Amino acid sequence: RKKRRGPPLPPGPPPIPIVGNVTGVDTAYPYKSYAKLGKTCGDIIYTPFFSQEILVINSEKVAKELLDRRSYNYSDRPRLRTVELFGVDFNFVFFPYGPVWRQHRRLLHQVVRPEAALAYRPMQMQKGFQLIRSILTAPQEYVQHLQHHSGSIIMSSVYNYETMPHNDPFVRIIERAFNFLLVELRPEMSSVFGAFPFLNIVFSLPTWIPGITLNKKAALGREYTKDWVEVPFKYTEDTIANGAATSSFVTDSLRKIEGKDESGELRRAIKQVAATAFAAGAETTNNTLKAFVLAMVLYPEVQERAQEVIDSAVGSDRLPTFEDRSSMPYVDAVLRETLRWNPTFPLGLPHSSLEDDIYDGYLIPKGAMILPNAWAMSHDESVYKDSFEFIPERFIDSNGELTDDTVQYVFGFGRRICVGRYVADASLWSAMALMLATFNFSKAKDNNGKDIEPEVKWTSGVTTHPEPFKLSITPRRPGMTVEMLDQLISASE
Ligand code: HEM
Repeated sequence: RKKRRGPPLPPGPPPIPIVGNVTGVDTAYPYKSYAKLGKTCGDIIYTPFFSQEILVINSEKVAKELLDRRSYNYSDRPRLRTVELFGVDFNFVFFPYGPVWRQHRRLLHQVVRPEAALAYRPMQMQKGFQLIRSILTAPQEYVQHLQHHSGSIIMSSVYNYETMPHNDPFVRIIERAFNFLLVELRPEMSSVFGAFPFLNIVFSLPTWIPGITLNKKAALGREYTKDWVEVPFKYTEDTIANGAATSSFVTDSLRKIEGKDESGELRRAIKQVAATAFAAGAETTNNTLKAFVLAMVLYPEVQERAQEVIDSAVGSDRLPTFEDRSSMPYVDAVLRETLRWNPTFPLGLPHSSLEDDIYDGYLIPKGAMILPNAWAMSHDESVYKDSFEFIPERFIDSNGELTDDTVQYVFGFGRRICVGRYVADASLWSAMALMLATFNFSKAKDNNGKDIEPEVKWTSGVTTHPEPFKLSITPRRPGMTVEMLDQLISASE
């Protein structure tokens, strides 16, 4: 602990004695340990790590108090050294608070704010139809189908590019960069920095990585991320040049700046924002849908109730559409419960304080990394009784209406709150409603016809999702063929 005059720092666990030996913190699921520590330390936990001071906020109330109400002081991000090292510094998720961040965020906000996001709905429905068609054709490949669904919504809205279901060349380029950044570099570091996933990228500590030279890795990383930013963008520019482009974030934004961008700065910003949207939007949506599928397998009574609600609102001649949404609050309750049950960013994304601040008699030091523990908020038993259980009913009030709790904290806080949350909401809702209308997700059976209990394991890291598990996906209508499904789809368009 740094010695300071003035108000005390918030309480926290004993300082870390040896790197890699973080006392009492579960390195795979640190957010659970912080939630537990919160029971003795309170809603704010202070824990320094080398020169980096870290604060974990365990309650929504405190997170709102600081990150929302005092957002002028808490909208910065910690400097993440490897972001630059690996060429990810195009991504405004990591930008410091300031005019360039504001410019990039605005560019995206214009096309994903609530009214503008409505324009994507027909496309989101089409992607949902494609998803259930693919699941019907090859149910055992549901993981790939979900991944394709989430990625293709972003590629379509951002680049006006239609991804191929398998081995799409652009998706391959982006995934290569992603896997490199998230997977390849993680394991070597996670044993050391597991307690704080974000420190993996704060401290690049080259000599810690055995058997590789960081410079080579960094050069490769930069090459991969350059392709990710450049290649899909060039595709859209070419389609504009050929007169073949229709509306998308890149097409519309480039048209707006025609003749007004002598320095090329705006073009570069558009290119970078496009790549950012994919990075931020595809994996998150996909993770949430994987959690939904797991919940449906583990909680058949929830699935049944949601299906009954859909059947009675929609009938049997067509599939649910956004027009049905308000008459099926239970489906929204399932969506909220999925977001709550295991938030895909369990520790949110880190904010950083610009100046010293005092809260509840404690000093919040300048430059501290602030982690809103969304998992702790979503497992606060005083708000969510039996929080480990999947109970959508908790979001339905006594009049059968949705409650006011929109679990917004899973999308973060303040000026940095997820800019894509309205797009995410519609992508999730349409996919969930269509899957519920069409399939039963249930436990796989062994050779004796007995249920196989799914092995439930949530991945560790900055984001979380359930690892693939065995399940059975069967059409709700016996003998459903692709032709029959296509008829239902046409009746719903
Ligand atoms: C289920 C889906 C999603 C979840 C749970 C989610 C969650 C989050 C969270 C927790 C943050 C950090 C907020 C903070 O710093 O307090 C964030 C930031 C962000 N999200 Fe999302 N997100 C989702 C989907 C999307 C989509 C679809 C897009 C794009 C279309 C998107 C774009 C972004 C961007 C650009 C940021 C950075 C904002 C900034 O730093 O100013 N997200 N998201």
